[in-house]
Amino acid sequence: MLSNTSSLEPTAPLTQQAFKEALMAKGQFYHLHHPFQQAMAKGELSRAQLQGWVANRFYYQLMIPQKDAALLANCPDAAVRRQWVQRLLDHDGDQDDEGGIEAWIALGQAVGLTREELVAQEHVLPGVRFAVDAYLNFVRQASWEEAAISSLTELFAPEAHQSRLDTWPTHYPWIDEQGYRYFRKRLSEARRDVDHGLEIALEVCTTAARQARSLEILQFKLDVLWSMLDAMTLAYQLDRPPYHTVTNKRVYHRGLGTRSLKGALNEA
Ligand SMILES: O=C(O)c1cc(C(=O)O)c2c(n1)C(=O)C(=O)c1cc(C(=O)O)[nH]c1-2
Repeated sequence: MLSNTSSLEPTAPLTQQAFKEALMAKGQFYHLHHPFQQAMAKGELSRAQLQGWVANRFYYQLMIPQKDAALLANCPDAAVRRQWVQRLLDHDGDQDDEGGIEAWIALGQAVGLTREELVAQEHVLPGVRFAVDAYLNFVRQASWEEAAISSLTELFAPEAHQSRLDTWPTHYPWIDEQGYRYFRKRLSEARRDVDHGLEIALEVCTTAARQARSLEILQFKLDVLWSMLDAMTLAYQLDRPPYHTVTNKRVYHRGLGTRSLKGALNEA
């Protein structure tokens, strides 16, 4: 029954300040609070578990610039593109900067992985791949504004990077100092990115419906990050990697992206 007409009246939007606070409140679900990252910060991870995290997170690092390129492709506003393109360079590098992907490889080497095994993606668990791909596919299909909002988990990332810089040298003294380049680099980059991302969110989300949608998008992104760590927990903490009942070999696929398809076709 639609007798209660008040339910048909549009809800008033939150003020900009209240909306910003609602976005910030989502920080309670950030992956910093996942048991895997909590164990990491307490120094409870073994070398193999830490290597597993670095190797799996590398897939996220690889997809971030592809995700940003997809956003750029969907954005008709040159002024936004001019600012956003910096994110691509942050990860891919340019003449003056090695870039985040290269810095993450240095982190991998600092924890005892080789460049080759990182690049081959041989450790990337299917659950991690699916979660990261869901993010990339969302951005490909969403409007550029929605895509920008999905990057807002970065609001909470500097705390995660800082926590690693603060706790790892004490707990994991065997990690080479060169490994910390990535986290240091991201501290300032992430702060700049969220200023821009927030600016877009506040400008676009002027109705209650848009604000509600944004909070859903942010939750989706939090789910991506949390699910990645769930997959790592199963594999590295609970010793239940995929197919563990059948084999102790890594039989899972290495990604069915177009690049590997082209590679396979070229070989034929
Ligand atoms: O280590 C972390 O906890 C963490 C989290 C996130 C995030 O919240 O998505 C990013 C990063 N790091 C990061 O380094 C990074 O470059 C980055 C880009 C993005 C994005 O969604 O565009 N998130 C993140």
